[in-house]
Amino acid sequence: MTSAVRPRLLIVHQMPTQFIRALERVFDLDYKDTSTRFTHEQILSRIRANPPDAMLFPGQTKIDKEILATAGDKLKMLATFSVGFDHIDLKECKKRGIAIGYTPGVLTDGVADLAIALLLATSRRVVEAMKAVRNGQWGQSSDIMWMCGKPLVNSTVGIVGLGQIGLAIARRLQPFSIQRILYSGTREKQFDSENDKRMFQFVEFNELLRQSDFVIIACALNDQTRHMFNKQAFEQMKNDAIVINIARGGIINQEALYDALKTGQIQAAGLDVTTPEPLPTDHPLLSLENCTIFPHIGSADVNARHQMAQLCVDNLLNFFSGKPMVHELKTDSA
Ligand SMILES: O=C(O)C(=O)CO
Repeated sequence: MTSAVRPRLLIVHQMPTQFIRALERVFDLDYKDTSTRFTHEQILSRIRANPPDAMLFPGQTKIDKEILATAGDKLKMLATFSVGFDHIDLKECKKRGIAIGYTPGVLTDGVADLAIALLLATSRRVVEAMKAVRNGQWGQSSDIMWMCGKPLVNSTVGIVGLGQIGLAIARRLQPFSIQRILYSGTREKQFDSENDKRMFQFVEFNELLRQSDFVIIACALNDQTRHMFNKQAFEQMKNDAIVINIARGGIINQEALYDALKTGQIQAAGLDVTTPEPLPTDHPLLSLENCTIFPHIGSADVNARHQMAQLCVDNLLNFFSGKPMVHELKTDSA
């Protein structure tokens, strides 16, 4: 550090001690070791009380104009504990010259594993089956089709957004003997192996909807993808299609999803992400047996979270010692 004054770092979530120790060697920390989530108002008042030079926060913390204006010119850097960045007002950061560090790569496997867990839980009705055990329904039905789900074998899987995470999901699905993978997105990928060339097919979004048995949403949320899954989209899907969302809640219009699930327009949905998060416990989607909802636990595996924390620490330390961050988010396109 060139200056004797230690930069002030506001940390908005709880982290394992070793990461806090690494940060407090360099930063003057504003950190509360509590698992209680801070509200927007509480974050604002912490900023007012002690304007930070940098902030470290999870993907659930909205970094909007109000937060940035309250922090003012002192704020130089944001370290988000996430690969997604739709919670940050990028335009405002660009205007204010605030640098942003984020955590791509290290949570790919964790999110892809979770996508498979969610897909199987949804298609094989795992949550409903567990409920049946608990409430004494096990053994009550003589129907040989009781608790039957939809098989993956020979199915067509559509992946919306074949980035790192989408591809990791696709790789995990191949051993389930699926027939082919359709994908849509901004550009076609080049595959080297003959096997991949046969397996992967780049198609228009509407074509993907029409042909897929399982549709997995793995794209970023932006102006092009917001509410991409609306009434018209669900109407194009097969009636026994299953949609899985591990990306961002805003990509789905939830009213349209509710209608599609209620009326049998599609068979089922599995969501790791919703709008809002957390989803209120009286939300209509929670009343549907054919909607499996997880509390945004995509990256919640110990390795992923530790590596994300380490990346945040490294991004912060590098930035404040004048080195390039390990992963800096470019705000040029904002
Ligand atoms: O890091 C993120 O952006 C996530 O949503 C992980 O699930």
